[in-house]
Amino acid sequence: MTSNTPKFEFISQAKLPTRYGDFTIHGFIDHSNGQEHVALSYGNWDPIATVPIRVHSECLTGDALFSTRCDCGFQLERALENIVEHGYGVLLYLRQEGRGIGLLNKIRAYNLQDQGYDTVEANEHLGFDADLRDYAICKVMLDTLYVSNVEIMTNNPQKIQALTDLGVNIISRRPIDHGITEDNKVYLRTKTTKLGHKFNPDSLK
Ligand SMILES: Nc1nc2c(ncn2[C@@H]2O[C@H](COP(=O)(O)OP(=O)(O)OP(=O)(O)O)[C@@H](O)[C@H]2O)c(=O)[nH]1
Ligand SMILES: [Zn+2]
Repeated sequence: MTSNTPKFEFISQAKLPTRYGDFTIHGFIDHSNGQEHVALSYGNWDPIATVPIRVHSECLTGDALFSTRCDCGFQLERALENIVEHGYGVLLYLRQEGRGIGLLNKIRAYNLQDQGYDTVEANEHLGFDADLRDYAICKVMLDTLYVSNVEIMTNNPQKIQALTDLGVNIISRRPIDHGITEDNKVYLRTKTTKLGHKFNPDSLK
């Protein structure tokens, strides 16, 4: 990376038909660490429109391997459905597995959770903060796609704060509390009490 190379760069885009609808996939690179991230866009919008977006952090186990230990796969599906139902929207898929600690450390953290630690304690026991994610590339992705105003699908106020600090204009929040299972209730309760996520407590009883 030379001093003139931008930290984040758009590389290419292509059609991506999916089970939910016909999206376009846009590939980006973070030159500071070589990480590759993607955005999926659906439909067309005016640059001043409020565009529904989901900022989704990679979860191999939930997104691709059908795990019910977390709610990620359910949220991913619901976000794509919501976007198609709305007629346009964007999914930013960030490759920050395990809230930024990586896949193998997430498996270590799951191992500790199998022994009784909660999701935050497990991270701390491994020497990590509870959440190491960085959302900086989101602003570049949204600018590249001519998205200036967003409705964000999330239950996580910290994500909203981080995006706001980056200059993303968040007009509204749409809750995305789908995918509560007997396997993930305790995890979701911990996210509510320790990480500030907004879940209806009745749904987690
Ligand atoms: N370290 C760690 N990461 C986890 C664990 N369970 C899920 N993850 C990761 O957490 C990330 C998703 O974060 P969540 O806290 O579920 O949700 P969020 O993206 O902050 O908030 P929402 O927008 O409301 O979904 C993904 O990268 C998952 O791989 C866990 O027990 N430990
Ligand atoms: Zn997950």
